Amino acid sequence: MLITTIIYKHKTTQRSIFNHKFFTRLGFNDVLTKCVPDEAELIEAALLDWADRAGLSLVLTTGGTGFSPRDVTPEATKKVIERDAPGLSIAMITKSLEVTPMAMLSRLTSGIRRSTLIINLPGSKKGAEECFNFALPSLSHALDLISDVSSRVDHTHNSMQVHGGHTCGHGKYHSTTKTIGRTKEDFYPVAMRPRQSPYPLLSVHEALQVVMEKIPEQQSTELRNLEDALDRVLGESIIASQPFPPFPASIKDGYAVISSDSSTERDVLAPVTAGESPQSGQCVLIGTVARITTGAPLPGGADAVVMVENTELLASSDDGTVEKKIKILSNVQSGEDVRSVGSDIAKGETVLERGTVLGPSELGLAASVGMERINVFKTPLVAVMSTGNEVVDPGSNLAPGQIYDSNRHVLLAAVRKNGFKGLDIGIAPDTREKLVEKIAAGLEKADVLVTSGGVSMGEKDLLKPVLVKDFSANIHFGRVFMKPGKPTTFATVERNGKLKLIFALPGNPVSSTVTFQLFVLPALRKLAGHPNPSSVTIKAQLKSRVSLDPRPEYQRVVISDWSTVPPTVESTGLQRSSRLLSMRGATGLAVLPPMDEGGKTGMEPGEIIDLILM
Ligand SMILES: Nc1nc2c(c(=O)[nH]1)N[C@H]1C(S)=C(S)[C@@H](COP(=O)(O)OP(=O)(O)OC[C@H]3O[C@@H](n4cnc5c(N)ncnc54)[C@H](O)[C@@H]3O)O[C@H]1N2
Ligand code: MOO
Ligand SMILES: [Mg+2]
Repeated sequence: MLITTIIYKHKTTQRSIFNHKFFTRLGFNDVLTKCVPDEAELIEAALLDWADRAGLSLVLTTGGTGFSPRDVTPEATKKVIERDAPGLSIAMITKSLEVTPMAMLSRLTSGIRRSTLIINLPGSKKGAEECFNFALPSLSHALDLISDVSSRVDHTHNSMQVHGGHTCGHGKYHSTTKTIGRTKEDFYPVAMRPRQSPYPLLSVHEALQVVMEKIPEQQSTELRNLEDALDRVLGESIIASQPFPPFPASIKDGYAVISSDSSTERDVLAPVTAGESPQSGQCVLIGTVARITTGAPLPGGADAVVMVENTELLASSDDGTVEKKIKILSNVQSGEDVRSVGSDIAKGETVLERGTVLGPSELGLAASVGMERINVFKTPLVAVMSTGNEVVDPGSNLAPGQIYDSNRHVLLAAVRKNGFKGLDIGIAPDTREKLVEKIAAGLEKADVLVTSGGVSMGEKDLLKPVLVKDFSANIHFGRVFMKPGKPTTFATVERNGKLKLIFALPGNPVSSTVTFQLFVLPALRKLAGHPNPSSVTIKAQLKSRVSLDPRPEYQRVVISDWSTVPPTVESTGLQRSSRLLSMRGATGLAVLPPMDEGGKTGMEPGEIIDLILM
């Protein structure tokens, strides 16, 4: 892509920012400059030449935009452009007004001629630089639209779809040569980074909603043996194909009897024990009973069972080993101590609904209706990666400036503890090349990629630009109004025909742990088919006063007293996002409102808060 600057009158401007090196660093592959006298015809001719003959993508003019009679650049520009682009001029003038009221005397004009974007900038070095910076965040997308690069346009639109329509803001410039291994200056020079994050601040609720909406309702299932299905979620309802019990069964050890039989003495027939079927043709008749054990099938003729404790032995065999006659001591009701066919589980009854979490009893139920293998939702594979030049594996010697990587261990353990599969993809230093390599490896295998670090405003915080530029990822949000965890980022990317989720969590150890709990876990649960993927929240009361932060805060607490209603929670101490000790032993996250709500600066002992259980 070629860019042109018409340097009008002021050579100093050219020396400041409009030089070849500056634009090639932004990814433009050539730059032309020209000085034109302040004659409207000459300016118009130069614009036409570069737009129509040379087919340049972007023409910037500097100077000639004020009120003096010789300021004719806007007039020349208006003659050339086919379509007005007033938004660019309005943005530049509005933002300039914050710097100087003189900006109201600016007549900057912007517009499109065929596939060329023409933008007027002021003549002063400072003004031109400032205005160019104001236009910069939208420039890449504007050029994509003008040149109809549909894939990039779609991508940017997707990135903008979250609340407020901000662009990804990293000034994504077209580059024909791939530059690898540099810092954020790959994306834009550090001096030109946005001084405010271009990502809108979403509330935790909004951000969670965005995450959950991206996860399809239907997940794939797989067949598992019962012993491999613990804690999985059932993918298909289980219906009893047989009644249970399949035969009328005794509930007691005793005698199968006819309830209406009033004989005082009964002859004892051959026994029926569990696991046997009654001897063929054996039938209980008036004046007889059959010995029976718990769980054994009731012999024909009998309609009730009398437990052995309610009988008296009247006669036994000559050697005294076999019962011959008994007397029944209790009143007997029909059906007493008998489980009728299907009385525990009827044939055709749904014993387990799709979406049931399979605990021990649920697995037992599946077994009781004869299932050997059952359909369960697949468990997502979660790749976990740390980023940062400073982080090294525990066990290595620390060089100056280095620290041990704790995030990867927390996150992998949290993934596995909650029943999901974790894939350790190690540490990526803060270079574009290494990040691309590791992220690609993670996305290749895993359904979900969780990274920590590199998502805030620093020059080495490369995650967002790498995701956008190298993976065409859609960043759905890049900031959340919460403490800790403000730069939490969520993106999706298509890989091998599947939608992969990317959670780029903040590097501070507490921030990544808390945001994993709030955003990643519910997402993983939904992916694994859980019907209620949200975290469990209960009410609790504060033991001590807490100060409120301007952001809603998720304070780590322990339940110090279960006997109060609701239970009482106590802070785990200093809540700084780097202090992992504040997570030690924490039973939950106390959700504290932001400070400015109702002018409150703190909450008092006994006040009620929501507590997210961990
Ligand atoms: N100018 C601004 N600076 C910062 C902002 C801001 O809004 N404007 N936000 C702050 C907040 S809030 C957070 S949280 C952090 C998030 O930073 P990053 O996600 O970019 O993470 P890093 O810069 O890479 O690291 C931050 C911190 O965490 C340590 N870290 C990183 N990885 C690990 C690991 N695997 N194990 C242990 N510790 C780790 C790292 O050494 C840093 O100390 O940004 C603020 N800045
Ligand atoms: O939000 Mo950051 O996570 O405060 O430290
Ligand atoms: Mg950072």
